[in-house]
Amino acid sequence: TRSTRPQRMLKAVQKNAIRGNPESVISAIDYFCKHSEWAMNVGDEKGCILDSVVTEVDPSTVLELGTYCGYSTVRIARLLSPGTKFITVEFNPASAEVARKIIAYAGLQDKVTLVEGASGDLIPQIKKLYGITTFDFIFLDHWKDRYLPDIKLFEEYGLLGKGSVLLADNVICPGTPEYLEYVRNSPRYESRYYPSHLEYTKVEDGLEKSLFLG
Ligand SMILES: O=C(NC/C=C/[C@H]1O[C@@H](n2ccc(=O)cc2)[C@H](O)[C@@H]1O)c1cc([N+](=O)[O-])cc(O)c1O
Ligand SMILES: [Mg+2]
Repeated sequence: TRSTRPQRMLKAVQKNAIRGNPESVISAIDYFCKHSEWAMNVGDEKGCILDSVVTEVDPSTVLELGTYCGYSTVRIARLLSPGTKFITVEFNPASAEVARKIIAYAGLQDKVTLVEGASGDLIPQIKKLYGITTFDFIFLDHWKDRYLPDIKLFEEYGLLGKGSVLLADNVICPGTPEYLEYVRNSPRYESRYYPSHLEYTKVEDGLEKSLFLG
């Protein structure tokens, strides 16, 4: 049967990247998406903004919702200090399998815990399962209608501390209007929009960074 896009992306990484070299894995995926097949990775332009926020926060605990093929997982993991706890959540088993292989190809498998399941099911259990009290940095890049319910779960289960930073992809395209309205109007967050473009295109998109004030 025909391969899937994630499988073809993995093949491109195995063919064009250097094992153990995260930068080459990132470049190989971006090249594949620009010259072979578009895919919904955060991409190089928004990826640089992601890098700068991760570097600025220098988190001890990280959560990513929406691993997909592991592109942003590799971008984040390559910047983390040793001992950082990094959990990434993927719902689709086939995507999770590709992501595990891409993360391992980059040599970052020891820095990342990939959990298969739905964010709504997992968030209430994170403290118990992974011994995490609060997350310093959260990257939201999963189903866009889950951003708002999930940030409310973070609040409900006490997973945010004063200074926690949430970074949300696609707040313009495909768009997350209810989430934006919430973080921009809630007195509990200080939000800032980083204008950019939809990965590998000229379409407007951007990232919203929200600081939890406690
Ligand atoms: O739809 C988009 N992203 C949805 C991502 C979904 C991913 O999150 C996982 N997940 C993990 C945990 C869950 O609880 C639910 C899903 C899903 O299994 C999938 O791997 C999207 C679309 C465009 N676009 O241009 O159309 C551009 C983007 O940058 C996007 O991120
Ligand atoms: Mg996205």
